[in-house]
Amino acid sequence: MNAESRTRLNQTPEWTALAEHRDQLGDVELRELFAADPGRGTGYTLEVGDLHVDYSKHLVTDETLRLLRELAAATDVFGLRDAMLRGEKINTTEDRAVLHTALRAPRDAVIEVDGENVVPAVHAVLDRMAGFAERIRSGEWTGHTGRRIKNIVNVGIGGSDLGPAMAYEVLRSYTDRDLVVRFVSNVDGADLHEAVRDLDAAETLFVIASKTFTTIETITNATSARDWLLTELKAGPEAVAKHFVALSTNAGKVSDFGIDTANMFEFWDWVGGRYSYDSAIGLSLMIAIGPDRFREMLDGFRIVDEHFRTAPAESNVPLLLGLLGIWYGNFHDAQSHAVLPYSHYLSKFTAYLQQLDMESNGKYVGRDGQEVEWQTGPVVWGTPGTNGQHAYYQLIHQGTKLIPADFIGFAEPVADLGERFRAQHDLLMANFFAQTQALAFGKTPDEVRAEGVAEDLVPHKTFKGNHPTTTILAKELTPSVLGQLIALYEHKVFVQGAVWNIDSFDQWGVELGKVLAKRVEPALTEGAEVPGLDASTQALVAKYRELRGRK
Ligand SMILES: O=P(O)(O)OC[C@H]1O[C@H](O)[C@H](O)[C@@H](O)[C@@H]1O
Repeated sequence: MNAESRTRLNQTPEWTALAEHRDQLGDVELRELFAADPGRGTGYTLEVGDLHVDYSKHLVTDETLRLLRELAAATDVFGLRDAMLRGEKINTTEDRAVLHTALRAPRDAVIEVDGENVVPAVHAVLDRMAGFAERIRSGEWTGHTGRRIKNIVNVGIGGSDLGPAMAYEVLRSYTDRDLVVRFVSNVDGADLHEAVRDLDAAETLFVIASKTFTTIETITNATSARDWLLTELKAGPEAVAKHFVALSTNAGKVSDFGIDTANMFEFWDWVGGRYSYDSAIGLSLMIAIGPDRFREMLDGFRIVDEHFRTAPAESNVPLLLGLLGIWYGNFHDAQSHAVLPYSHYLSKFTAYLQQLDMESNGKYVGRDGQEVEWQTGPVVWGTPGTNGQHAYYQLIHQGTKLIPADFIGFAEPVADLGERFRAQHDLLMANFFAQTQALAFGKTPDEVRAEGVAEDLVPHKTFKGNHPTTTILAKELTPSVLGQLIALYEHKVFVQGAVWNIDSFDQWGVELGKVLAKRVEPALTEGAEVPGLDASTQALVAKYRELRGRK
């Protein structure tokens, strides 16, 4: 079934069967499901790589899962997966292949785009990155004045920032602690200012990360960074070569900017920005953790890629997670999905997933060009769980919204924590297990009464439970495990986009704001007339100019 000829999703028998099944299940309770099946706690689990995935606390039965898999079969999820992995141009609105999986393919793999094997180029760039990273790490690469590089400032936004910034935090304990690594993304000059204010320009390398090399925020920050560097060093443009490298698909623009293309690390248009941190976009990360750790991370990605490619539907974890999201979003009206890691190192993990998921699947037009009549991507949100417990978990436990959540935790604290701090890990994980238990099973009014609670307080202290969660548990947060987690979410997002029949790899929805910002800017600076500016924005612009003392 291709995108054009496909029956509207919500008119397929598989969709209707799921809707009927949802009605039959009614408000089935997790307590009942566990009582009916004593093996559920161990039976509803899957393993992929180092990840143990427990989906027992979901509002599903074997029949639900069967019907969801039927929907996946009817929408040919695996057919689209195979087309993606073969290098077909499944990003139809941009006429591009979607091959982030080639970024972690083994050297001897053959993956062709337009008849050309892309794998040798992938490894050539990885090798160049490794050589460069080693030269920085060893001190062999020096700045314009001959000093060793001690500071790395990555300048990029969106996919050219969130991935490396997230992974740098996740793998902090694997980083060279003598290097200062910072990430600048916001066009607000404060971001760059705070990043460089205590740095010595002579020891600073700017990594300018931009797939297109036209993104206004990044080019503006890169230009300011260059000005700062040359002023600080009291040097001319010849100093740029030792202090600026570029990560991009666009050699022409890189050289227009004044960066020698010898200092450019390349990637390709078949890598989406939000799928790119395991490409050249990961250079800052590679400098921080070293090439060997970076390759371990790629190995982790590959484990899950292989699993997604080969595991049957019944045990295919990305498929399962994608389908569970569809179950809640399309058949229970859930609007959001929380990702709650129980690891300080995963503090930027959900922010990264926001782009991965929401920019991929936040779409109301299907691949057939028609408006969809079903819910697509959820609002993805969350922060490390323990902090959330003292902030917004109240709403998850006792609010009026259904919020399916992923809980991610690790059996071991990271190795270099030291005995004193490691001792806190069991308490962290006790919270991790307690929360999914409380969310699933709650506390009945009778249980509250049995504690001697006054009758008028019983409703307030009751927990209805039935809040679905997935638990993802791994032994340790290693580079490989990070790769596995990211690939898992990448493919989950893919599965959902395939079922919803949307192009998960374009992002037209970000364009309008960019165009309008360009048009509005002269109104702010020069008071220029903007033709067709609406009355509200016009008044706001006038207010802005007044507050800035501009006539
Ligand atoms: O890497 P760049 O070309 O600078 O793009 C940076 C980001 O900007 C765009 O607005 C897109 O929405 C993102 O997908 C992209 O990651």
